[in-house]
Amino acid sequence: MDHIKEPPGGWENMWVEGRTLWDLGEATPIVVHLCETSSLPNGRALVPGCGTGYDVVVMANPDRHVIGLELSKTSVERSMKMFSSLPNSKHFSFLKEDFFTWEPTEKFDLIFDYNFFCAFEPKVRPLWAKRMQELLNPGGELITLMYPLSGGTPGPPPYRVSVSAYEELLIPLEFEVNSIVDNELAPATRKGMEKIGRWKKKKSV
Ligand SMILES: C[S@@+](CC[C@H](N)C(=O)[O-])C[C@H]1O[C@@H](n2cnc3c(N)ncnc32)[C@H](O)[C@@H]1O
Repeated sequence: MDHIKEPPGGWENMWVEGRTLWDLGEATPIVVHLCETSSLPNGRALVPGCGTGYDVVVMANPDRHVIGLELSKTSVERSMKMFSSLPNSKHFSFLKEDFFTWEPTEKFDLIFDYNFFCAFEPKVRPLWAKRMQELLNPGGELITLMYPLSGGTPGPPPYRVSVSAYEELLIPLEFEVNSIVDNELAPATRKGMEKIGRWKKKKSV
């Protein structure tokens, strides 16, 4: 979307130039743990701003089809090249789409956000929340790995986040909090700066 500010040079250039310092180079440990303990909803899952998409791949199985959404064409092509021959590849796909304008044919049972909310200026956050509400099925779950709760910068990305910022956006939009806890499995450089929030979109209002 034209009025949403991108980081200097734009996201596509960051991928072209390999300026992707946020990339862990592997699936996010807490996501691996949630998969291994069967703690995620099945059905249709979405990872907006998925980057390389390690989390997309680890979450995908015969009971859960995962879509990794990316604005960057370079990132999507790279992910398809990296992962398309994996045994579970028919259970995930990477799409080059803008989260803020994309109109999928079906809604989702699970949306996972890591390093995406913090990628936008605070004034964009109400639009982020509206899209989450629109894209989830009633009873669906939004998982927000909230980062950076401290440190970070006032801008450019990552923009610092707070639990209350999420609550103020999501609670008026039919979401209820299932849990908000420290991420004990945060990567070493992000320890103490992350919480995992699990939000349910109410079945009816
Ligand atoms: C900070 S990175 C995080 C990537 C990934 N979630 C991770 O943690 O490794 C944010 C990503 O969102 C993508 N992005 C930015 N705006 C987007 C939009 N409107 N729709 C889809 N993806 C977007 C960028 O290209 C970038 O790869």
